[in-house]
Formats: sequence, structure tokens, C-alpha cells
Amino acid sequence: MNNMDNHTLQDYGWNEYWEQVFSLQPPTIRQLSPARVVAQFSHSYRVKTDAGEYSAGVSGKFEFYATKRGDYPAVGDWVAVETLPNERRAVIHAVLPRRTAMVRKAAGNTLDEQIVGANLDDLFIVNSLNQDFNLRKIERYLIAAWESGARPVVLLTKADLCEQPERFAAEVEQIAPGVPVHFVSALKEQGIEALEPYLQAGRTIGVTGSSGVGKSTLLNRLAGEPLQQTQHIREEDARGRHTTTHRELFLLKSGVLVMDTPGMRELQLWDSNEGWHHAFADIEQLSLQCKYRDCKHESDPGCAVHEALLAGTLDAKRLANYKKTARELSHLARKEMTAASKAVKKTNRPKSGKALSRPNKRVYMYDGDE
Ligand SMILES: Nc1nc2c(ncn2[C@@H]2O[C@H](COP(=O)(O)OP(=O)(O)OP(=O)(O)O)[C@@H](O)[C@H]2O)c(=O)[nH]1
Ligand SMILES: [Zn+2]
Repeated sequence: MNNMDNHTLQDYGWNEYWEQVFSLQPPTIRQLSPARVVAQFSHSYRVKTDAGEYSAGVSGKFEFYATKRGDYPAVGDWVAVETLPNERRAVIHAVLPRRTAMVRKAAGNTLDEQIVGANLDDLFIVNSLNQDFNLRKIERYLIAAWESGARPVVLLTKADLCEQPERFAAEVEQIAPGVPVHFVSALKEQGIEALEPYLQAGRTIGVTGSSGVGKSTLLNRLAGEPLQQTQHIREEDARGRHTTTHRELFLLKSGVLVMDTPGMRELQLWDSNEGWHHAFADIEQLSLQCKYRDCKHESDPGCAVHEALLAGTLDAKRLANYKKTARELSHLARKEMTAASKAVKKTNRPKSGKALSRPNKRVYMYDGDE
């Protein structure tokens, strides 16, 4: 671990905004050092402070009060740490309120959220221009992006494998009004210069998309060096084993910070009502003109959505995805309500004379789900 590097907090995105957020924290927090989480391992984090890099873990008190996985630090988070310079370790006491957060449902049967990236300015939604090209998938990512607060940018990779990349870009523009769309080939050096305006010092970009779409290849190309090999430091876990990093924030030569989100096969949506409304704003706009307020947009008379379908101004597949994602989100909301009411019943249960014990300690970190 390099403790001697001379990067400042500003290099990692600290600015007036964060200065202000930090100054609004309680005194116990303000006396600590601000730091950014740059990597997350199975049992620890790596953070950047003004005094260099530290391996870090959350404090016992933090763990006690954390109720869900999303309370824990994630890569990109600004945190307040106490540094133990002699041990080159730091203790994380608090996570500063996130400006943006890319959240998805954690994999498996658990009903929990997972922060894929915190405080991202832009989110590159990557899709490749071969068989993987899928507008419905892009729509899902757009829902999550709008919900996160980061600005979505769609990147169509492997343009060299495609006869008419412009045609595909136009199709994306149709379903994502106002969202920048670029097609690139990292292999053939095509379209890379169009990405330069995004690569500004102090900004943070998340890169998301299914496994194999070419995220790492593109990142390496933008960095001008193989990131995984030069910066991919392995960390020892509690049992002395080497574990590889789960997510990491890389500082490129241009000064931009980028975060790869490896191998997400399918984006499982988490609470994202606002993001959903934003992603399907065109259909929402149409439904305002439907005759009945609770219109299901099937083939009811006076349904403006159905009329748009017949007129060919709305794609049936887009409408189907609108309905599908709506069902998914309400299903999730119902499950959450059930879980919440169960939790209330549990806490209301009469105590069995036993002393109140500490809640089950749940450590939410890398669970190998990707
Ligand atoms: N033809 C072509 N192939 C590419 C291009 N970019 C990446 N590839 C290939 O696509 C495959 C997957 O690329 P990766 O960069 O590993 O994909 P990834 O999105 O990082 O995948 P995960 O790490 O699993 O999330 C590799 O075999 C790359 O060589 C491109 O621009 N053109
Ligand atoms: Zn309707």
C-alpha cells in the first residue's frame, strides 16, 4: 500500500460542496478526517485521506447502528475516519450523506439494497453492438440511473462489429430523449475522442453494463494503461488470505475518477419510482390524455397510449417493458411492506424476561454475487 503518494483529497473529488457537507456534521464527526472510499474488499475498505492511503474498517458503534446494507460505506463514498498512522489503518465512523447513489437489489433471495457506486457524476451505461444490443436492457439501466441522481450516458461498444452503428445509436436516442449516446470501439480506436468532455479532473464516472460488453477494455483504453494490473493491489483479509477487490475507483491521468462495476449479469431494480417515471416520461405524458385516470393502457376506448401504439409513434416492446418494470417495482414494494410489517410484529412481541441483547451482527460486504 502506498502511503507516500502525493495526491490530495481534491484529486479524489473533494470540493466546496463536500466541504460544506462536512462542516454541517456534528462536532464529533468534524474533528475526524474526511476520506474517500476507493476500494472495497471482502472484509475491509481502502480509503484516501489527505495524508495518504489507509486500509479501513467501520467502528463497532457504526456496525451496531447500521440496520441495512446500504448504511455501510460503498466505493465512492465520502467518510469520516480516525487514522491510526502507526498501523496504517483507519476507522470509519460515519458516511457523509450521498449526493448520488446507484442502487440495485442485492443478488439472491434477500430483500436488501446494494450500493453499486456512490457519488457518481455520470453513469456510463455500456451495451455492445453485437447480439447483446438490447434496448429493453438499456431502459432498465436508465431507470436506475435516473433514480441514482447521476447523469446517464449511453455507450455502444464494439462498433467495429457492426455495419451501421449510427442506426443503433438512433434507436437508443428514441428511447432515451436527451441522453447522450456514443458509439465506440476500443479495439479500432473509434469514437474515443468524443468521450473526452466527460473525462474531467475531479469528476467521478461509473461504468455499468452486463458482463462482457467491454467495460474493462474501454476503461484501460481511456486510462492509457492496463488498470487492473498497475493499480489492482491485493489485500489480505482477516485470515491472512489474499482477496481481490470487488469494486474500485481509479484515478486516471486526465484527473477523472472512474469506477468499474464488474460482471453484472442482470440489473435487479430497487425502489426506483422516480427513475421509472423519468425513464418512461413519454408514456407518462401520453397517459395524461387517457380518458380514464386508472387506464391500464390495454385496448380501452380513449386510451392515448393505445392510440400512439396504433399510430406507430410508440413501440409495443417499449410499452411492454414499461408495464413489466412497473409490475416488478410494485411487487418489490409489496414484499418490502410485508417484510416491514413482520419486523414490526417481531419488535412488538412481549419480551421473554431476558436482558436486551445486541442485535445479530450482520456484516454486509462482498458476498461474491457477481
Ligand atoms: N471487437 C471488439 N471486441 C471488444 C471491444 N472491446 C472489448 N472487446 C472484447 O470483448 C470481451 C469482453 O471485454 P471486457 O472488457 O472484459 O468486458 P467487461 O464488460 O469488462 O466484462 P466483465 O469484466 O465481465 O464485466 C473481450 O474479449 C474483449 O477483447 C471492441 O471494441 N471491439
Ligand atoms: Zn391509457
